[in-house]
Amino acid sequence: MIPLFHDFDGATVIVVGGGPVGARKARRFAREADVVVVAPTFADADFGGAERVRAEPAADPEEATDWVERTDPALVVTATDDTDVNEAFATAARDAGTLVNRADHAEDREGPMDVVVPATVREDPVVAAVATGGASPALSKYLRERLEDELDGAGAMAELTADLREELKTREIPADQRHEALRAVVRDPRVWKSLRTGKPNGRQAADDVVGQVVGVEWP
Ligand SMILES: C[C@@]1(CC(=O)O)c2cc3[nH]c(cc4nc(cc5[nH]c(cc(n2)[C@H]1CCC(=O)O)[C@@](C)(CC(=O)O)[C@@H]5CCC(=O)O)C(CC(=O)O)=C4CCC(=O)O)c(CCC(=O)O)c3CC(=O)O
Ligand SMILES: NC(=O)C1=CN([C@@H]2O[C@H](COP(=O)(O)OP(=O)(O)OC[C@H]3O[C@@H](n4cnc5c(N)ncnc54)[C@H](O)[C@@H]3O)[C@@H](O)[C@H]2O)C=CC1
Repeated sequence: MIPLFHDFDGATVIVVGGGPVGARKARRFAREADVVVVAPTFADADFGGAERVRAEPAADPEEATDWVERTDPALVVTATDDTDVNEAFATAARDAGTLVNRADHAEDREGPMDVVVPATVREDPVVAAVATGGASPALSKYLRERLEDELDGAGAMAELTADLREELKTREIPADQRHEALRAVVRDPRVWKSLRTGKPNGRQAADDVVGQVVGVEWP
């Protein structure tokens, strides 16, 4: 499988099933999308502010198609405990050319519209995702926990180097020197240490590195 990043801003996501798994998926997508959770009963869980629709669709592709046509989602997540219902929604979504996430199913994906939700570490704007091709979700979760420490400060590093990148372009520093300077900053232990401890001198440490590479007074 090849990871891609989707922007769900302004899109609708349907989650079928209101158990703990449906709630986890709803929380996940509600940070960007308008999420609709369809189920006859809802677990006492956080659904991330998603809209809950109390209904019990039958295991019938036509009924599932009605739901998909009415809500026009970018993604359908199947998370009921009834395989036939999940199957009906997966079929309806595929027929509509919509992405499907089978939460109840780890094998036999049916082409590129069948997507897996990875374990995710977010240090905005940095995002890291781990998956195991469905083999071991518990391992994805464990590796995600380990990556959380590793990525500490990465969001601030992304912002700092985005600013430097713009400034290096504005100052018309030649592209090879600009690239070298940015590579040096993202590898510099002093810059990382400042960003991780929240000290304000991260920018100063980065400026020292850039100055050494570009050989002019910086900034
Ligand atoms: C295929 C996939 C489809 C999808 O949902 O996209 C899928 C399917 C299934 N998961 C099952 C079980 C568990 N899932 C978790 C946890 C997570 N599962 C997630 C993703 C995925 N799960 C996709 C593959 C990802 C990959 O490739 O690794 C994560 C990463 C993302 C998320 O869901 O948000 C999230 C961790 C988030 C985090 O914390 O970072 C735990 C751990 C726990 O609960 O502590 C367990 C119990 C332990 C175990 O089984 O490993 C079962 C069996 C159900 C049963 O036995 O009844 C199925 C169905 C089957 O296997 O048939
Ligand atoms: N992807 C993942 O990370 C995981 C996936 N699973 C799978 O996900 C499924 C759901 O897990 P849980 O939330 O723990 O199950 P659960 O049994 O707690 O919840 C099932 C939900 O589906 C709803 N439901 C039942 N029939 C329905 C219908 N016709 N239409 C709409 N909703 C309906 C129920 O009302 C309930 O809200 C499990 O069957 C399992 O296969 C389980 C654990 C982790």
